[in-house]
Amino acid sequence: MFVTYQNTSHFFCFASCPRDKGFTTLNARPDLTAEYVVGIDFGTLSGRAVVVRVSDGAELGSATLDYPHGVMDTTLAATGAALPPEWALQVPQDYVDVLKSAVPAALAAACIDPAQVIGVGTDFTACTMVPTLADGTPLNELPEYADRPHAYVKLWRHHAAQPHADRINDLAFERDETWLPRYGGLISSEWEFAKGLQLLEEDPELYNRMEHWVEAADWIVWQLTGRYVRNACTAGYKGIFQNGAYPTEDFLGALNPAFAQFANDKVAHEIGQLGDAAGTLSAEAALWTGLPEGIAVAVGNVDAHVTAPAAQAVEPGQMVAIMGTSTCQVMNSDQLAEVPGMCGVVDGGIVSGLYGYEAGQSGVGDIFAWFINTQVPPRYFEAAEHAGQSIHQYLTDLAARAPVGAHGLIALDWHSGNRSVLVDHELSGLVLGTTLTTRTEEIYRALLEATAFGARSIVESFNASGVPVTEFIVAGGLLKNAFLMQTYSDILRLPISTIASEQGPALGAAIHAAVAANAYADVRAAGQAMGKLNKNVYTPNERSAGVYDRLFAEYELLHDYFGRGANEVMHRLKALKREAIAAPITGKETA
Ligand SMILES: Nc1ncnc2c1ncn2[C@@H]1O[C@H](COP(=O)(O)OP(=O)(O)O)[C@@H](O)[C@H]1O
Ligand SMILES: O=C(CO)[C@@H](O)[C@@H](O)COP(=O)(O)O
Repeated sequence: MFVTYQNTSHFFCFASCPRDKGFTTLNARPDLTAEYVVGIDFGTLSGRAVVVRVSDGAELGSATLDYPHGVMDTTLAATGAALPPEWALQVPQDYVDVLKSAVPAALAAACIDPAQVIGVGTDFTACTMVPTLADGTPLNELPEYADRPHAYVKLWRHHAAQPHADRINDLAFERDETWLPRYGGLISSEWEFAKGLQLLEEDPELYNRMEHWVEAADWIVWQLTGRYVRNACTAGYKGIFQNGAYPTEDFLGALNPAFAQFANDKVAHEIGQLGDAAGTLSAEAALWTGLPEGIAVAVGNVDAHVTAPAAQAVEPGQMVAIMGTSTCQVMNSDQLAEVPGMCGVVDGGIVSGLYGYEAGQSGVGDIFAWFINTQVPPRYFEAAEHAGQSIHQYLTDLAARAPVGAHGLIALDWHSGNRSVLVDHELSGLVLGTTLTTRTEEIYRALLEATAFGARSIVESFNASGVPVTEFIVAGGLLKNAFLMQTYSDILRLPISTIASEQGPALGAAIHAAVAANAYADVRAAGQAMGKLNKNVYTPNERSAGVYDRLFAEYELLHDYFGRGANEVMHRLKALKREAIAAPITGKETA
């Protein structure tokens, strides 16, 4: 279990601070009267805990735990059995391990007295689904189901339910379901209902044994408090809860008679509002975390939406892009509109009183990780190590040396499918223009640029739908890549502001904890006091932007050609891949 610490405080550490861990003590006396909150961000690859001062959002200490089982997308760890294409699973115990390790470590790094902590807030990737018994026990923890893939957590980027999403969308369009426009006209295979329908039809025994189909954002709050409370954010964006209702029994039964009661029996449950307390920290969770039993625990939230107040970006037109493994774009508006291909719009989905819009790109950092892990020759890793740089930064610096367009390449950022604006996870990646002299760093740069072109497609969809984007703010792990940020500014032709925190989502969770602990009246007020933003850190370079406009025109042609039906080759390739894997031809067959 690998936990990394960061002591960001300038406080004199008392005996409680484990000097043997190598923490340096600095001559500044701790504020013994201050109140603190803890924010815990459950990302795709790791969980991060941050200790935050209630009065001003100062971050005193943080710690990260990489999930021991990571993302299971090729084999099931418990058995070694191969998983089909497009699967992505996780082990829920990994999330509890974050509570048991990263939280105590963050408290130690902050050198505060845990008794000064008044609340804890969490945020999670979504839609990450946990099938549970009535008491919240995940099905994979039952010995009889440990070898069943459907018993495990389906991570947000589990894309094997695309055929189920297609059926949901076709039927909803045919029946003119009123909720469909709230999702840009298409429900994603990544969301609750497509995944639930896949579970029913591929493992009905598990489906029938399951009592609750729980967002991980709510499951972790359940572990902290002993109470199951659904959060209003995922209920709306991922659970098709609109105007106080889920899709009807009649609609669900038309998909599959056995699915008619899915919303009533497996999904529906008490819904808590963002910033409210879901409950208080249980005695067991207090032992895990080192936090005081009985402190407020905020209703769960999503890693993207929770970040908007942390960036002081909750006003209409301020689009916050949480850029990590994926990118989520979230933005408030006082207008309710249908934005083609958005992920969803929820009244109060980000902060109360405004319509919260979400769009997204399922693959961003994931695409760069795929390239690093499979396409980069060893000499680049050796050179990066010699230069004392991460491979990402080394490749970025190499790529940045060339003028815009010098690589002669264009790429489609669909290696993890397309979440917005096409909502199709049967699409796949593409790099066009390679020659015998194309270099590794040139392809890396084309992939960086492709994700920015994808973001521009989303921004232009909002602008064209009467929900204009007036400011672009970046949070998440990718903001550390300055060249990537400048590229986004050039391609979007917008200034890029950045959240002044390396743990934006965790800071957002901490803000919600402060509201749940009644330190602030609401999330807006808490964000104003505790959030942090660096305005207009990057501004467009006109010369680069002009060349990028020409590349974006090519991107749009490829986007529509491969993504809107002119050529279904990407769908055919994935179908062929599934057939080949299902009935492998080894060449040893007898005539
Ligand atoms: N300097 C970098 N440039 C580009 N991509 C990076 C860089 N550093 C990390 N990444 C990518 O960012 C992703 C991790 O993002 P992060 O926000 O830390 O995690 P999460 O998505 O779990 O919240 C990984 O996919 C990794 O490949
Ligand atoms: O889909 C959402 C939010 O709606 C994200 O949780 C999901 O894309 C995962 O985000 P990360 O890339 O892990 O930060």
